[in-house]
Amino acid sequence: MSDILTIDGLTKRFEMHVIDGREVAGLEDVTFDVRDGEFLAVVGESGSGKSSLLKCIHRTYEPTSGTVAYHKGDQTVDLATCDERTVLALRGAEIGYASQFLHEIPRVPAVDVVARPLREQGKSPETAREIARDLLETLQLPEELFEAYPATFSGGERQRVNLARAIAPRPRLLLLDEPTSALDPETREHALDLLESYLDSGTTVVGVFHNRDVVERIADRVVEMDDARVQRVLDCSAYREEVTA
Ligand SMILES: Nc1ncnc2c1ncn2[C@@H]1O[C@H](COP(=O)(O)OP(=O)(O)OP(=O)(O)O)[C@@H](O)[C@H]1O
Repeated sequence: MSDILTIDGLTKRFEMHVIDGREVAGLEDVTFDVRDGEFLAVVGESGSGKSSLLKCIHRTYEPTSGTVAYHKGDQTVDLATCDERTVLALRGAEIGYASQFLHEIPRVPAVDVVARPLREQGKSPETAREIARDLLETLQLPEELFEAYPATFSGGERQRVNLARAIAPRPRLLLLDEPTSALDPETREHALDLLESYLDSGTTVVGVFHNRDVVERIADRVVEMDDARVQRVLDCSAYREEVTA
């Protein structure tokens, strides 16, 4: 299997002006590969750097140093240093990201929040809305909420809209930060089934999860983080053995 990402020496430090310019380590010298088509789960204690890792790959955060080589065919782009225009083009077409919480767009109904990235891909309004409705239905959002504004939704309802929006354009690389944390067990199962079907069609997922059952169920490999560093990269079988031991 080839790699979609080669992450090497990735470091992110935050300068904290409110504490006399002291630096806080978000990531320190993080190195690992992501294989094409795999589901890679990122686990670790709170504050260990999981979200910072996803944000550096997505370039929401500009890394302090290191490389994030994104491979496609014989082309490679360093997401850590490439220009903004390249980042934006890749985000639109190939790299999706769902943060833990939906930052909803005011006065846009849920179905249009999900349809928007599909419209940006050039799909007609009807097709985009149809795909959006299908996804929201699969994620069991009550149909009467499809045309409502997510601002009034519960945490779990918003999370479904957020996940649907990220996966709708079928990105080649999907970055998910705790995408199922607010879902009840049944809805979570539907969300995981949906993610699995995306994996089958070739999407690579790097996802942060706290829930061990979810990791056991869906991950091919697990990156364990601690104190801004990668401690280990485990195959799912080794992870399962440790969890059940
Ligand atoms: N924008 C920021 N400014 C300053 N410090 C930050 C920022 N983002 C993250 N950090 C710091 O970087 C470290 C790693 O944070 P990060 O959010 O990546 O951890 P995490 O493993 O995702 O935690 P959690 O599981 O609680 O979401 C923490 O010490 C955090 O305070």
